[in-house]
Amino acid sequence: MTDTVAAIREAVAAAAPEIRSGLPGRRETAGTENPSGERRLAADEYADELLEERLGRIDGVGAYASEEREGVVDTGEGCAVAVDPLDGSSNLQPNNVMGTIVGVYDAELPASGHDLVAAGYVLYGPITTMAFAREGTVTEYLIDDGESTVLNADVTLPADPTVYGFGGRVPDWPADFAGYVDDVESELKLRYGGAMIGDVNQVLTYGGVFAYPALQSAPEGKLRLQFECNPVGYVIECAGGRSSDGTGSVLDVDPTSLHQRTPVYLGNEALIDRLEAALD
Ligand SMILES: O=P(O)(O)OC[C@H]1O[C@](O)(COP(=O)(O)O)[C@@H](O)[C@@H]1O
Ligand SMILES: [Mg+2]
Ligand SMILES: [Mg+2]
Repeated sequence: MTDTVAAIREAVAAAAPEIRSGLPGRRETAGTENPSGERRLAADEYADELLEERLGRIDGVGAYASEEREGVVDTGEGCAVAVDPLDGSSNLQPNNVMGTIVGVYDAELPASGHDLVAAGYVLYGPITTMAFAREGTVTEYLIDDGESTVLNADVTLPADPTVYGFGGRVPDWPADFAGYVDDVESELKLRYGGAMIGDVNQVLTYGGVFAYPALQSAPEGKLRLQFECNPVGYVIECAGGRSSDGTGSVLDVDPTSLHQRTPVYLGNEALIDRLEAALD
């Protein structure tokens, strides 16, 4: 498993510059919808196909699933990888940040967050970086010129948090969540860019809280458990923070279907504790 996890990390890092360089010509819609009913861009399809090919051929990877396809692809014997090939792809038109998320589950999908053996993400910002968590440690890499270089071998959330970013329209926030926002916005600075990975990486860097909350119109929120919430929750927990679905760790959420959504709250422990108390 150790070698398989290393091979998965290396394959995602190796695919990142290709995904990035494939973006300029793929900003138009593909004319299709993903299983969550969202419009796909040509770039979403491109990144999904590239990652299926690269991850599916690794010895020890037995299943590939992604936000962009209905079912699980059988790729042999071994662990299951669940991928959000391009996170925040609506940021491609305005040329803003995006990411790629990967979760490595030692179980059949849909799986519990407790079945994750590793998870990580690539951030396509002004530079390309990767955060990868395994065995309780998060490592940050710079991906440049086809090479991964370790920037920080033990990433932890800063103790003194400074930023927050919350998704969903403000009038759609439930009253208890809106009350929590009133509370934290007097202490923290708003940083919201509309790509989970960009917003979460600010929290990982500066400390704070990210949420895509339960909405009045969508009690399950927007983000997907297998492809987004579990893997990113795992990274944040390995970095010393907390994840929550509003009641407890997002890793505790019962997996019921591949594309299920869940509210998600991520960040410094004290801020998530306060959030859960506010939602009680
Ligand atoms: O546009 P909104 O409602 O703020 O939603 C933004 C959220 O949706 C997402 O873009 C969904 O991810 P995808 O782009 O992978 O579908 C998240 O990255 C982000 O946190
Ligand atoms: Mg996403
Ligand atoms: Mg996506």
